[in-house]
Amino acid sequence: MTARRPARPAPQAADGSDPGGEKGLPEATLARLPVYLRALTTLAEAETATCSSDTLATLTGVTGAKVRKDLSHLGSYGTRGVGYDVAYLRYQIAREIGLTQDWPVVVVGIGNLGHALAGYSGFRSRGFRVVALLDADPERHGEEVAGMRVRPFDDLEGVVAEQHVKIAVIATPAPAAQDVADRMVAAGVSSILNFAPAVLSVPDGVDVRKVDLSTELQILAYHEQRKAPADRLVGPADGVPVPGPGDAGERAAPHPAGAPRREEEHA
Ligand SMILES: NC(=O)c1ccc[n+]([C@@H]2O[C@H](COP(=O)([O-])OP(=O)(O)OC[C@H]3O[C@@H](n4cnc5c(N)ncnc54)[C@H](O)[C@@H]3O)[C@@H](O)[C@H]2O)c1
Repeated sequence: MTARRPARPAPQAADGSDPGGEKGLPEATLARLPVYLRALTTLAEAETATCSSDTLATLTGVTGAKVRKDLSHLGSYGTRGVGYDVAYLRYQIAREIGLTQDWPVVVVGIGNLGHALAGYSGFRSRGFRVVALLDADPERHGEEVAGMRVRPFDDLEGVVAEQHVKIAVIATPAPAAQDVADRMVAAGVSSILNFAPAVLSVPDGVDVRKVDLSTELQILAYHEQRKAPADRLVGPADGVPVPGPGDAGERAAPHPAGAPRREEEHA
């Protein structure tokens, strides 16, 4: 086990902040490169040789100005009247985000999510090769998932050393995530994709990206709420505190007087 040490909070926000600024590209640009790459792959599959920044903007939902600015960070400016060479731009982006090399990846926690991740073909097609599925539960050991046997978590150090693993995925319950991260880091992993709803502490030099689908849904809910006409505004989810006059935030009654009800409850 690694000793717990004072650690900086991990740069794990996917919010466009720039924790990796010293490494070159702005983080927000970096986050959009895979989106451009996907659009360019679609264009290449349709045998489109060149594309304008506006086409790329339409395909990715980004403004044309932002596309041009992002690509200028790669030294790619396109040709006036012609646009960008699709094949070359794909190569440039793939090289920039390290996809021209093969990345061995370990997944830890082979429950519901781990099964889905292990079977996700998009990893391999983007240069990520899952080399081991590890779990602490002996009942899972030996189970075949996506053509691989689930192995004991204690194999972590051996796998990381043998396969030169730098990137690992945590899909364990939240209470286990910090210990799993500590073991990964001690073994030599320096990038962690964390699906567990836990904030990880890691030493300098280790990057953590946190994936949280609930947060993404909450952001969509916020935008939906702003789109909705006033008469369709929904009430709070059950259990969400509703502060009232002289009330610092008690648990909400299911339908406080005057509060709009949720749409589905009219059905
Ligand atoms: N980020 C997201 O959007 C998202 C979506 C779904 C689930 N999750 C999270 O992903 C995690 C996994 O969810 P799930 O539904 O697959 O859970 P699960 O209970 O089905 O699977 C968890 C697995 O982790 C293993 N495990 C527990 N402690 C371990 C340890 N110390 N070392 C190695 N393996 C260990 C368990 O044996 C189990 O197989 C949870 O934290 C959940 O909250 C996140």
